[in-house]
Formats: sequence, C-alpha cells, structure tokens
Amino acid sequence: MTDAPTGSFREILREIPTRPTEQPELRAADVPSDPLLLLRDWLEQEAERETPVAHAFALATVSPEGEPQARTVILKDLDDAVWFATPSTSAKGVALAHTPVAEAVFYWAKTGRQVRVRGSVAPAPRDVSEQDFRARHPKARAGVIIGRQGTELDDPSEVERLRDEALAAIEENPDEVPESWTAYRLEPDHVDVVQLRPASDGERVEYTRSEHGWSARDLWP
Ligand SMILES: Cc1cc2nc3c(=O)[nH]c(=O)nc-3n(C[C@H](O)[C@H](O)[C@H](O)COP(=O)(O)O)c2cc1C
Repeated sequence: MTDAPTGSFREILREIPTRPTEQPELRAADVPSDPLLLLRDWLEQEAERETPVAHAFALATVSPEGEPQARTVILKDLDDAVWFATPSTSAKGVALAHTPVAEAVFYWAKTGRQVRVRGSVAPAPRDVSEQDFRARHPKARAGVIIGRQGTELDDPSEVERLRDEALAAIEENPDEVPESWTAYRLEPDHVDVVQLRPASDGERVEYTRSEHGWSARDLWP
C-alpha cells in the first residue's frame, strides 16, 4: 500500500458499511443435513426480500493453463446440483471441458451470508440446454447466436447490425438453438457457509460429502 494521494481512498474504503442485519445463529448442529437445502432456503429468503440479482454467483474455474478464472453467472435451478448455462465455446466452457470442477460463491450483503459450493461439473443432456435457451429473452439469445463472446470487437458499429440480424433469425426460426449453448450441473462435494453478524465475526459451517452422505462441522470463521 502506498501513502497519499491514495490515503483518502483508503479512508473511503474504511467507511464503507460492512455489517449486516441480525440473522439467526448458524451452527452445524442445527443446519439441514443437505447443504443445498440451506442454500435454497437462503435464496428464497433473498427473493422474499427482493434482493437484486440474488441468484447471481461467482463461478471459479481452472483454465487449461492452470490459471484461476472467476466470473458472475446466473443460477438456473437447484436440485441435487447447482445449474448454470453458458456457451461451451466461452473461456469457462473450455476450462470445464479440460478440468471439470468449479466453485460457486454466493454472497448477500444485507444478510451477511456467503455460500461456497465446490464439486464436479458436467454438461446436461442436450434437451435441457435447448429448453433453457428457448426460455431466454430474445436479446439474450441474440448474443449467443452472434457467438463472438470474448473475441475482439474491431468495430463497435457492428454490434447493432449483428444484433438485428440475430433477432431477425430468431423471429424466422424461434426454436433454433446454437450448438454451443450448454446447461451445466455442478454436483457439490464440499460446501462452506458463513453467517456474518453485526457485532462479531459470525459463524461458519463446513459440509463435506462421503459415501455415507453429508456431514457438517463448525469452523472458526
Ligand atoms: C449479473 C451477471 C450475470 C451473468 N450471467 C451470465 C450467465 O448466466 N451465463 C453467462 O455465460 N454469462 C453471464 N454473465 C457474463 C459473465 O460474467 C462473463 O462475462 C461471460 O460469460 C464471459 O465469461 P468467460 O469468458 O470467463 O467464459 C453474467 C454477468 C453478470 C454481471
């Protein structure tokens, strides 16, 4: 860290409020035996509170070169797996084809809750990916049809032209799904849950999965 002129910026950072509202205590003895039930319960509470984009999470993967990569994606469903969708041609799709593991990190500031879900990732059957794509807004579908995510944008004026072309193609053929669009399921074997508190570090519970099922223990936060 350097001194002034960044000193005032450090001051700004220190003054950002970090303390959440009071929530029930989190202890291994009281949590659901399946951590995805806890995640579902907390997501339902965030939805109830109308937390903006509460179903977004950071998805961390490992690139073929062994580098960490993380970005935000949207939760598509939650059963015995965490579901998300993306083009298989994207950097995360390429990473997952090479090293099919990931960690999903959910964080909700108001309630001071973090859930980290780690495990193996597999593409869903084709019809699930197709259903997901057809349920997307046409503008979101257009981006995937254009198929240039992550490549250099040489000419910004092309954006509108290619989007209009893609929207016209969708109107003409509304059921068409690009081959690359893929729903993925992250099957957890490790879940780490943190509940922050207004006046302390809060609590932390770690779930691990063995052939006997899930077990939970309290950790120092
Ligand atoms: C709130 C939010 C939600 C997003 N949801 C998705 C998503 O569900 N799927 C997706 O492919 N990209 C989504 N993105 C874009 C990704 O964060 C990312 O920029 C893009 O997928 C390229 O990532 P990659 O190059 O690491 O593969 C979202 C971005 C934000 C900010």
